[in-house]
Amino acid sequence: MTQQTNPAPFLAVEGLKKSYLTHGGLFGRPATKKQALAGVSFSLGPGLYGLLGPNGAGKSTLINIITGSLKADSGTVQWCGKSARALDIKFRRVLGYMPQQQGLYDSYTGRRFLAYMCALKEIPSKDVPAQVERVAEWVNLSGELDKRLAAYSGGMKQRLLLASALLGDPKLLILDEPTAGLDPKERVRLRSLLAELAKDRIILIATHVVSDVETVATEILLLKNGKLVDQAPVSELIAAHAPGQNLEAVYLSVFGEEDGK
Ligand SMILES: Nc1ncnc2c1ncn2[C@@H]1O[C@H](COP(=O)(O)OP(=O)(O)OP(=O)(O)O)[C@@H](O)[C@H]1O
Repeated sequence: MTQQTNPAPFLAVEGLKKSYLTHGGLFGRPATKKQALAGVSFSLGPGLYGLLGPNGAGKSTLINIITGSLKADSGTVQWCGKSARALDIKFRRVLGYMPQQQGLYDSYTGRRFLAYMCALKEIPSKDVPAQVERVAEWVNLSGELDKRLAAYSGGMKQRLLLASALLGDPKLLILDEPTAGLDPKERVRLRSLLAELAKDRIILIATHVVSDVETVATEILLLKNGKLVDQAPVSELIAAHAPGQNLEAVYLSVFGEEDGK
């Protein structure tokens, strides 16, 4: 009999397409469609990945489809060889997601907020106190957990949202602009934490801030007008698109003044 082992985390996206109806055909005018994703395919193993693209490139659409909050017109998302949709709650348990913006209840303390998020993630109540302490330690908020969120700075709120995404030890972590509002010291700290966490999980970071991913990314995915134009380690992208320069120069060379909106 073959022995069962835990497979390495593996995310495969195949042929994702998504269009939005932009005008509703009012007064007999035909509805127009905006294609946000035009057939996107890639696969990711353990590591840290930067998803770079200008405004309107399709990053949020792609993330929303992977996290299951938006349905693709066609294409598939697979986790370790199985359809994410079919896995349903099993997939949601391996997924940690930090959205760009999220309302926080100012009257909650950090501890209460994280306990509430544990309940939403159906983490058994006996595990909640230890989970809360662990993720708070990761983001350097252990000493602030009993303060009300009204007293948190923007950077502390951002770190709390990251802590919340880390509850349940997800093997797939998706972060949308995670360093927004962080000061330079916090950015550096977050970068090294994510690099450490990426050793045995997949971390996908959508960002405009090239320096957030330049030194720590396993690979960068470049998204332009709903199409994946390249996926490669930083050094290969530099060699291909901006020899002798840096990732910022790659970004400018590939996207120029592009704004897909
Ligand atoms: N709900 C919607 N209805 C109509 N069009 C939409 C909708 N959401 C996104 N779009 C359009 O789809 C395209 C991709 O948008 P998306 O938000 O995925 O890009 P993005 O790369 O995340 O941009 P940003 O960096 O500004 O967040 C854009 O042209 C956008 O205007």
